[in-house]
Amino acid sequence: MGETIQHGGGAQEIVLVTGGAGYIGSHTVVELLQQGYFVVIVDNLYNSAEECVNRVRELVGDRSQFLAFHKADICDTLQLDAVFRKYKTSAVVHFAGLKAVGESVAEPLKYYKNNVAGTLNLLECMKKYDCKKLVFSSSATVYGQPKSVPCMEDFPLQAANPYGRTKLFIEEILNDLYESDKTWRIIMLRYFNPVGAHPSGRIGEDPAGIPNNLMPFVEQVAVGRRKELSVFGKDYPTRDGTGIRDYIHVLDLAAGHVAALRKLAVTPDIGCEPYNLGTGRGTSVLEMVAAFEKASGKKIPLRISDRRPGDCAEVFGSTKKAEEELGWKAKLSIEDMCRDQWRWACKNPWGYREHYAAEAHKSAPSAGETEAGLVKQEQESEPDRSKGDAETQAKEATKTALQGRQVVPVRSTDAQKGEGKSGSPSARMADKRGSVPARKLTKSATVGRCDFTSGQDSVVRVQGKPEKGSCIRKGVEENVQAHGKRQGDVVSNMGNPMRGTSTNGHFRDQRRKNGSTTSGAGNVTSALPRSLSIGPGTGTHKDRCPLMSNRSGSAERRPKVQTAAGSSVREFAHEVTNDILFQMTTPHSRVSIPALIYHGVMSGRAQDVMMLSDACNSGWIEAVVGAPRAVPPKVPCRSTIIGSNDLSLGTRNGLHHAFPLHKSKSMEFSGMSSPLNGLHHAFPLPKGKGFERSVSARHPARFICETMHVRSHMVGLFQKAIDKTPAATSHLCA
Ligand SMILES: O=c1ccn([C@@H]2O[C@H](COP(=O)(O)OP(=O)(O)O[C@H]3O[C@H](CO)[C@H](O)[C@H](O)[C@H]3O)[C@@H](O)[C@H]2O)c(=O)[nH]1
Repeated sequence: MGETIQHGGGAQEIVLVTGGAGYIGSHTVVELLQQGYFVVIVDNLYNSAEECVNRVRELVGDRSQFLAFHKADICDTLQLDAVFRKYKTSAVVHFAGLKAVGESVAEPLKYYKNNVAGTLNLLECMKKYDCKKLVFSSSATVYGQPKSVPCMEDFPLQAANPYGRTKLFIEEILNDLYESDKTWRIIMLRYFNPVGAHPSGRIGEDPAGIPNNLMPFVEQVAVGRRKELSVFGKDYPTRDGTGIRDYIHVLDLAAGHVAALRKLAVTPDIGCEPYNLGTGRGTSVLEMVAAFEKASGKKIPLRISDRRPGDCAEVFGSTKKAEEELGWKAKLSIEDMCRDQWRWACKNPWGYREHYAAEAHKSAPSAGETEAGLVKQEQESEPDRSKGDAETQAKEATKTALQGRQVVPVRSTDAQKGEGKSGSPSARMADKRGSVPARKLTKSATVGRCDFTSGQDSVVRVQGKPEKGSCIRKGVEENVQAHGKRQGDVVSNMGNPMRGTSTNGHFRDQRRKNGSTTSGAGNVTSALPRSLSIGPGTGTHKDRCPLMSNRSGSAERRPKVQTAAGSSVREFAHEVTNDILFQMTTPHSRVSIPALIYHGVMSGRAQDVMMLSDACNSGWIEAVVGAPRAVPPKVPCRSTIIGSNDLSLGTRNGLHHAFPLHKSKSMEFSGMSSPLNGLHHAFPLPKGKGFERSVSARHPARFICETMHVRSHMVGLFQKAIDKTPAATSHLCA
């Protein structure tokens, strides 16, 4: 049972790392590999990216042969069991879990299920396979509001929120487990505030949505993604009035895990022991900001806000126990943390999404010119916030970071406009993973480029003239301000129609992966033209494809017309919509989703383009109309709904309450009907008009909707928007 890895004449110790593609996990994996362990990562990529694993491989060079990655969920017993069956695991480092405090308050069950139930699954597997050494990723959050500092491991424990309670409960469970079976060896590491990144700048923290923690937020202000930092309280009884925390470099944390594993290996009777991993020093918010400004050469605009509920004035830990018993001590300084975090930020201002965008655009023939222009524009428009070498360095670093991709972060001035109201729709729009503010182009923009599995490339290029002072983001924001929550203006991200094979709840992971995997695309993209121009004056698209304006009738009744490319109209429509949808549903979709939103919202024709799906993940619904739940129910809606995945009108986004689908005859819908998304209330999709029976074994309705209906429809909508509002094309952003 299990595979023993041989290396250098001896068996290598196999360590399973849950959540190894995450922030602390990935740094720990690098350290473990460098220290000679064989590492098996188990990660469901819910809040991480496979690209991170790729970069870990790259960082460890030859040692990457001792790394295995399994996309698996610790909540899935079968998946977990399969991994344990495959590898003779001697110890587990358990990071996997959800960690957003606010989200845990809103969705406690999700946290208890993922963190607590997931851990129970893991422990049962470990027990079954007789793997009884565990390093658990706990948190200083278990000290709650400590009565004094530094926090000692034997302080009374308490938790202020469900996230904290999951950590606390797991610690209790582990204690009980050990009491029941003294052959377990367990170390619980209570981290203080992890900061920094790998010195290479290749891996670092990539928080989804609005960062909860101080330094990721500071970092995003520095790269122009956010306007300013809100300092939560300046009236604490501390040296400068701001909160004090124990910031620790993520590399030191990683080293702490290796020290813990070594301790477990040599201490059979260690029991179940907690250790603080901190520096033992407290640093205030303002001190951290100052250190980051120094490291980055960037001025961080501040706004003093109220205290954040639940925050303490001062928390830092005693490191004595870890020093004495683990032989571990944090070595890196606040300066090191800020320097490394800034390097990561410069190289990856949009986190791992950069990789996918760059992948998609790297070989585009026109990209170089556009990109150069945009980078130049970026630099010219950057306000002179600071002076001297640091600024030059920062600009250079940003420039380097921008090379190889066509889509660049919105200028800080634009970002500021959008961020004036932190909770505003536009701010949320920019905050959500995968939805990135777009920017104006100069002459033409390549809307997107696809490297399909077939190996073919296709480019959709939209041409237009520049219009000063415009950008999609601004346009959307203004429109929302001017018109409020107009039903017809709902335009949202598509889910992932190209996948065709995945199941509920995996949209984000899939989207993030889709820069390289386009499952389901191959069958209809084999005849893709190498380049396709859509735009006013080109005429080619409409000429070739007359069904674009024909929205009635089923796909079968549409005339078969040969396109210039020699394929049937239907095929051609599929090709084109594949192209468009692909761009809309992959990480570099920021190019075309804003374009469509722009067309819809700015041209006043949004009623014709209502794309609903995956809204809670994408944030576009919120971005345009505000929180879905705020949408008044049963608003008459003439729009076409184009959805393509199971969450299209999901219970999570509440949209199935908002739109009386079954009563609106003019609506067309595509997507799976499932209890999860509430669509089964609305209409039985497989029997609905215009839906064909499946040719896809796995997702019948979806397949049909996407290939026969939505895609051709999309082409029509896209073309119509362009035809009717030629001026709008000038704003298509790249
Ligand atoms: O935008 C921000 C974010 C944070 N802060 C301040 O910065 C300090 C650090 O805040 P973080 O949110 O980065 O970290 P916390 O110490 O509040 O909490 C973190 O560390 C804890 C352990 O100490 C727990 O693990 C918790 O889950 C984790 O988020 C606090 O004074 C906070 O008020 C701001 O002023 N503005």
